[in-house]
Amino acid sequence: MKISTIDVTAERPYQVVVGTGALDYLPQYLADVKRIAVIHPPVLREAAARIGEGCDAEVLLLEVPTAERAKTGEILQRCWDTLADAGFTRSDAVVGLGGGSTTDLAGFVAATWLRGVRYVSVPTTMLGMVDAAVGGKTGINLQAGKNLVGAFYEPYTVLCDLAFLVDLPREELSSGMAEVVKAGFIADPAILTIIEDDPEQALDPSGEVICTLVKRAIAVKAAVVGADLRERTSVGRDLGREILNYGHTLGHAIERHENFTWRHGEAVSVGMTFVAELSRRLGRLDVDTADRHPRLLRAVGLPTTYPAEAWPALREAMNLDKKTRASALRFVILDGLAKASMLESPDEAELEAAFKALS
Ligand SMILES: NC(=O)c1ccc[n+]([C@@H]2O[C@H](COP(=O)([O-])OP(=O)(O)OC[C@H]3O[C@@H](n4cnc5c(N)ncnc54)[C@H](O)[C@@H]3O)[C@@H](O)[C@H]2O)c1
Ligand SMILES: O=C(O)C(=O)C[C@@H](O)[C@H](O)[C@H](O)COP(=O)(O)O
Ligand SMILES: [Zn+2]
Repeated sequence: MKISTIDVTAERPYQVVVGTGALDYLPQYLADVKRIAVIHPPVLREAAARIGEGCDAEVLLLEVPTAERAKTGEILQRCWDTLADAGFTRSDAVVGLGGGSTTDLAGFVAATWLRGVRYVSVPTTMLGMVDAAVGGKTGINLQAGKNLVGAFYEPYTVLCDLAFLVDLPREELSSGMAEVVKAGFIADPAILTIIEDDPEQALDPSGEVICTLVKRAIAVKAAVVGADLRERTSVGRDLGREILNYGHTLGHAIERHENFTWRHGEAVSVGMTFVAELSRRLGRLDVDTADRHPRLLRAVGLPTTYPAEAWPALREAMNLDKKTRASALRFVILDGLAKASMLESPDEAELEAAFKALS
């Protein structure tokens, strides 16, 4: 399969390499480093052991827990201690090998160790490839909420080897599809048509369609973060990076409410369905586009409903959303396909009614 590259031109330009075999390019990005710390989850132990092949460097394997259990202060501290024991210096590099949870943590380790060492991201999930590994948001969760501690720290390169998708459980492919669908609604509606044409094909990990979807979603993300790496507050119709938070205000609150046991894409799927319904109720979005959300998301195996009783807890959790300014909630909404805008301090009754429509 052909290897493609997508340029990300933010503060320090880098390339995202996409295709089966992309991992073979790793040695060229690490040719001059002395040691490599590979941060990975248990399921990728064998792949991690092969990371140093072709590199003239000592490899330190740093296994971290599965999924969100890696994104904690305790695990972060353990990573720092391991690098300290190994005497890691600025001529060494960190590789994050895994899904978004692992690369969020690994990127933050690289950002903070000696105030910044080289970081190479090797996403191994659909969600990691299309979203988490690109754009330089790194960090961990607190019990109080999602991604509350972190840094903007750009990778040296991102290698998306599609071979990793073949063994990925179907629910994880679906979860990643939530961010692909997000990219479709906010910026590239062709993505939506491609999925609707044949949702099963879209989820085939060795097919051509998934490759097209991965590249299109990365292109959306690269363009957004290239223009606004550090997520300034939106100005008028120019939402900058905040646009990528479509569906995340409620989505992150659900993740916290579920004690970080839900997959990120599943929570974002409910969050997008909610905000589409809110946009429709406010007369901002047409019924067809609003209804297209749950239809499409369900077609790729994602949830779009949530119990009504959870509203008070979710409403409170949303206060800590990073888009909140003073006590005003702010939601990325749609005025139409690929026409996002920022809704500030929406009417509480409308919010609750939109949420209750999901139950
Ligand atoms: N930094 C960003 O811009 C950004 C963007 C989107 C999401 N995120 C974050 O990403 C995280 C979600 O990432 P995710 O969906 O990749 O989840 P994840 O990292 O938890 O991985 C999902 C599961 O797949 C397993 N896994 C990983 N690669 C595998 C493979 N090739 N084969 C089999 N199993 C594999 C993992 O061990 C885990 O159990 C969330 O914490 C979310 O907040 C960050
Ligand atoms: O890259 C971004 O910016 C995003 O908002 C992408 C989201 O998909 C992602 O989940 C991100 O981690 C959310 O960031 P947060 O700043 O709301 O925690
Ligand atoms: Zn997300």
